[in-house]
Amino acid sequence: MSPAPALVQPIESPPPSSGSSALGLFLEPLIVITLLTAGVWFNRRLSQEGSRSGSPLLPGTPDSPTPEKKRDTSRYANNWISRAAYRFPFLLEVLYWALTYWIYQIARAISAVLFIDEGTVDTARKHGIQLLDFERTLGIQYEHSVQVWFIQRPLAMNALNRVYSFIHIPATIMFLAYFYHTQPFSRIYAPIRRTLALANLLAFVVFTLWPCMPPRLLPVSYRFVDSVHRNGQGSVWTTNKFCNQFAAMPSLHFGYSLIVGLSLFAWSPKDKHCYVAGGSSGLGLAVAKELASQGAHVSIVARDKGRLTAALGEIESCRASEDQVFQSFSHSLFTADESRAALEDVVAKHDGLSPDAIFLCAGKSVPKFFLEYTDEELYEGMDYGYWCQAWTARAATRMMVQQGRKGKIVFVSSLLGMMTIPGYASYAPAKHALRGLADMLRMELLLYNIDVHIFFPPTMYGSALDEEKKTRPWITTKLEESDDALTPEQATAALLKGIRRGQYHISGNFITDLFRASSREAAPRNNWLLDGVYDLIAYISIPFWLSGVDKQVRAHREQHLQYLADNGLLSRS
Ligand SMILES: NC(=O)C1=CN([C@@H]2O[C@H](COP(=O)(O)OP(=O)(O)OC[C@H]3O[C@@H](n4cnc5c(N)ncnc54)[C@H](OP(=O)(O)O)[C@@H]3O)[C@@H](O)[C@H]2O)C=CC1
Ligand SMILES: CCCCCCCCCCCCCCCC(=O)[C@@H](N)CO
Repeated sequence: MSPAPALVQPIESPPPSSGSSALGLFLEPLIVITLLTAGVWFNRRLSQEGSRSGSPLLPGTPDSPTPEKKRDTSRYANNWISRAAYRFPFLLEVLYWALTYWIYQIARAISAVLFIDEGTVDTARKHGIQLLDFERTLGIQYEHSVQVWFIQRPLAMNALNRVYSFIHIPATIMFLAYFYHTQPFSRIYAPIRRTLALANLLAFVVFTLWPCMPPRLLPVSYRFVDSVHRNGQGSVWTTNKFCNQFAAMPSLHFGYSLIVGLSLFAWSPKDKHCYVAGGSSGLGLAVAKELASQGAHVSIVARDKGRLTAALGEIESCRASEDQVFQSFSHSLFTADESRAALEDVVAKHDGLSPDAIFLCAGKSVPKFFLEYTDEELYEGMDYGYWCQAWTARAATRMMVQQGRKGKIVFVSSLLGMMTIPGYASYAPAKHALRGLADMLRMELLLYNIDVHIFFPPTMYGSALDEEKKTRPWITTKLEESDDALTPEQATAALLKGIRRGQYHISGNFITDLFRASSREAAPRNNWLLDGVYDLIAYISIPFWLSGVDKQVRAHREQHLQYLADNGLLSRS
């Protein structure tokens, strides 16, 4: 391409300075060290916490309530490193961050000193120009006009440049210290810091293999102005000779901001009031415990009082702070009146305010053949699979709308809400209906800012499954073998991850992903690329699976008719 003539005259400004001021040179590392020290102090272990956990040294992370097999660490009791690490656990995080960030910076510096010669500069320039051309082809080459806009508004530009240079590292440290303090370690904090570390690694690989010149260093004919460095707003991190200028793409300024921003805005149950309907067993109980360990106030409702009491004890053992309120109420959720009464009990201690999130886990299936069910049993399928969740969803929506409060409603359908196999005549239609309701509500409740999610778990281990096995037809068991079962805890992890990511249809494993992506109807995708891949795999593989299933069902005819005869179900014919 041929560079256009310069539109903007260089503005009169102080001569380009070579970098940051002498004050900055001293102030910036000081700020970083101060923040790190503050983070370590802020996250120190208070003495009574130590005695509560009972372990001599280096106990598990704060959110692992079950004291697992721990090694005896008492012989390190007088080792000063152990003592410091115990008193100030955030020191380990400082080390982790120093390792990822500074190893990255050092690797970058080494590459700057050792490998950057004329050849690299040429390559980097070539790549930079290629990228600009590519943007132009796509019609998204706005960088220059954005820069012109800012050059005409020096105040805004200087402010943003300072943010760019000074906020990146201090803000990341503050974010890490804050999240370490407030979020469960292994499920939220650790994955985030791992993501940051991986972003560093990825950036390193990309700029080593494909060095790219940032626009500001391109030849003048490209009209970009190096606005960061010309006015002395660079920071010590960006203006020394060890700074590899060709490591600008991919940008960690962007990557870190994105990761930090997404983490801050992701839904977190901490301090929220979560109502788990069906929270006394299986999935509901696992969800309730996980929410409790993440700092939520948890209310559970189910029918059986004995199981409720036992469940409340288990939830109690996951407590993360003393202010959390845990409560349980016995109600059956089959009717509108009962569901409303349950909700009123649940909110009583919370000033009558609607819960922040409602997890609808109540449900049950009794697998049998269509001909085998009594009329009542077929009717009940809808009560257990549909109404049990639908009535609570309506009571909650009414309350939220009347109070003008936002909230989340999470339905629990099943893999059998997206596909089905013989044996689920009472259950699969209800779980499909639930999906119809949720799909509709996702749209309608946009009117009130209420988020709707629906979970489609595969088979889950637990007492419910053991109970189903008692009536489950042989052919159903046979066909269900190709489904990998999850523990309720694994299913909970998948569900909460989906919610954090803002997914609407949430699935639990590969097979549920295939059916989710291929039966999406008008529901939003979770990931435009991956869902397409799942859809394609499903398009090819499901027909093969299906023809195998149909064959198995036909082959079962003889045995089945015998079964019907043996059970007196063929008496009329
Ligand atoms: N297990 C599996 O393989 C799968 C299950 N699912 C679905 O996941 C959800 C949870 O299943 P799972 O954890 O295995 O089941 P569980 O039987 O272990 O738990 C069900 C919970 O719902 C409660 N409940 C049931 N009926 C009512 C009612 N009428 N009123 C109030 N509470 C009720 C139960 O307590 P109580 O009986 O005391 O009332 C219990 O707390 C269900 O909706 C199920 O259909 C989806 C896919 C697979
Ligand atoms: C390439 C495609 C391969 C497809 C394999 C699919 C196998 C599906 C079997 C159905 C499993 C049903 C799980 C839900 C169980 C359930 O909801 C009840 N147990 C709850 O009460």
